[in-house]
Amino acid sequence: MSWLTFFITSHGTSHGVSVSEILAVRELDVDCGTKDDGRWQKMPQKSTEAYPYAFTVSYVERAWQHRWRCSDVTFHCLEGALCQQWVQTIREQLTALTSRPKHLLVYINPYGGKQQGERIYEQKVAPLFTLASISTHVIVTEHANHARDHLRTEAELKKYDGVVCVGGDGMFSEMVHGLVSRTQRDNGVDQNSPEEKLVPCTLRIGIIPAGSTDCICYATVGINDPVTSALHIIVGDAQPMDVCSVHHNNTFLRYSVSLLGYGFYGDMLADSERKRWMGPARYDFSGFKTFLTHHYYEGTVSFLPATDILGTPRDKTRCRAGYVLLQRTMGLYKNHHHVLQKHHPLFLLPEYKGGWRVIRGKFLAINAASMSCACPRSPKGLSPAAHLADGTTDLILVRKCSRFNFLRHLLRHTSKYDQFDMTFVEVHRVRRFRFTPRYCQSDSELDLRENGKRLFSQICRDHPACSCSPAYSSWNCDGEILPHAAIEVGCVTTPYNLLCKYTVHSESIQTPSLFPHFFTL
Ligand SMILES: CCCCCCCCCCCCC/C=C/[C@@H](O)[C@H](COP(=O)(O)O)NC(=O)CCCCC
Ligand SMILES: Nc1ncnc2c1ncn2[C@@H]1O[C@H](COP(=O)(O)OP(=O)(O)O)[C@@H](O)[C@H]1O
Ligand SMILES: [Ca+2]
Repeated sequence: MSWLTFFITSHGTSHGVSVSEILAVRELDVDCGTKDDGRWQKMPQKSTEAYPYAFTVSYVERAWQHRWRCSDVTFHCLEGALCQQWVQTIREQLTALTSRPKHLLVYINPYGGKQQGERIYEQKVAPLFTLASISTHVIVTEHANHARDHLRTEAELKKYDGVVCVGGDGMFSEMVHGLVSRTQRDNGVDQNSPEEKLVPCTLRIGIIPAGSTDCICYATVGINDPVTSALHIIVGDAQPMDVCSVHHNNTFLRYSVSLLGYGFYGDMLADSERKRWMGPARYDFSGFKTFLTHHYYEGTVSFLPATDILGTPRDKTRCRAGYVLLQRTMGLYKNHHHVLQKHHPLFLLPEYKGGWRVIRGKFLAINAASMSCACPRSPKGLSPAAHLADGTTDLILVRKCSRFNFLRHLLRHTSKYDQFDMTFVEVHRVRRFRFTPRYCQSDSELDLRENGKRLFSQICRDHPACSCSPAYSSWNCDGEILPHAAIEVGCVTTPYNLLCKYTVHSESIQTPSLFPHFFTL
């Protein structure tokens, strides 16, 4: 029934409104206009006389570049009973849409991006939730990891149909960690074991973009626009996504859903954290500075290629918002058949025929993109053909090259040219990988890094290869710094169902998609 479409005549024109995209319906007092939203609309005299009864439907209208907007259309009737019947029927249809959230727990990071999270929520999102009769409990975080810890220990999750993150990738990552950790603890799963299968989490996470990069939102929804995201949440969209788990010496470190980057993106992030006062512009400053330092890192990358899939990172196809509305489109994955039938482990069991491959070298960057990582700076992203929920990550190795060539590679992320079509760049679609730096990281060095310090002089003295390049970078894990250089990452999938979006395996889960971007699309 959610696809039932109403064609009604309004002022002589015909409108088709899919029930699944109706946000609200309200009756109008035609004589006086509507008081519902505080604004009075004077109806044209002619139609008022001819049709004394009317109701207004608020619905989703597709705008430019993946944006969604809320529009109103008013329908006029001759009879009051008929008008009420329409309103009642539409309300019943809306109530029957079980994938729509009714109660949401919202966390706002007032500190992320341009520090506009609270304003964005109050002005752009809350009025839409109210219109759609969604009740909310809003928590403005007071410190880093507030949302993670609240979700992990205190939140009464049974009361909610979903949680909403107002912030950037770091805030989203906090919430994924809170929800996933709680689910594993409740089910007795040991996160430290890379081989342990994660138990799916039943709650979805919606993202309202209010951060600096908003890559998770952009890559899933197609745009970083708070109104679009709010509307996806309201209509109950869901998008599974891969979640990689990162371990070090059999100790769980973190989950990652977008970028795991060593070298360029790790160094850039570490430098930019010290310049948070600059807002999102810190990434431009630190990016430029990191580009000039041109550090490379020696080590060994081992990976297990995803041999059971047909797609490759060099495909010209894109997997992102607007293309996959899994939950609402019914026919699970109907619109995503290229992934489903060809790549999805539900339909094709993984087989690791090729075995592990090992590559040693000097790298300017080692990036693992579990999704395209598209963002406003790079609308096609780090790995444009990466899939959102196929249980793989695209491993991009950028070997030591000249500054000029590295700049060409970076600039290609912002143009139509292929960033992988360069002799010093290779890309592999993998299920698992490991990185081991050439020089062993001592515990004391790790402790210092964990406390945010970096002794360059000592690192350089201990590093026989050169006098200016440090031996280790750190990992950029969805915008959070991981000081451990040696890591083990996994992307193995297990079947999941419509409501439980994670899969996991030793190293990767498919996360909740959430509302709207929810894992948005
Ligand atoms: C000289 C022109 C260079 C252009 C390079 C463009 C390459 C862009 C690739 C972008 C990849 C973005 C991956 C996303 C990472 C985010 O998770 C992370 C944290 O986001 P947030 O919490 O919202 O701040 N952001 C970053 O690590 C910054 C990446 C900035 C890239 C310039
Ligand atoms: N109230 C708060 N005060 C300080 N830091 C916070 C607060 N709430 C969340 N954080 C942290 O802020 C960091 C950045 O958040 P995020 O929303 O990703 O913004 P940005 O995109 O600008 O990095 C995250 O690491 C998160 O843990
Ligand atoms: Ca993927």
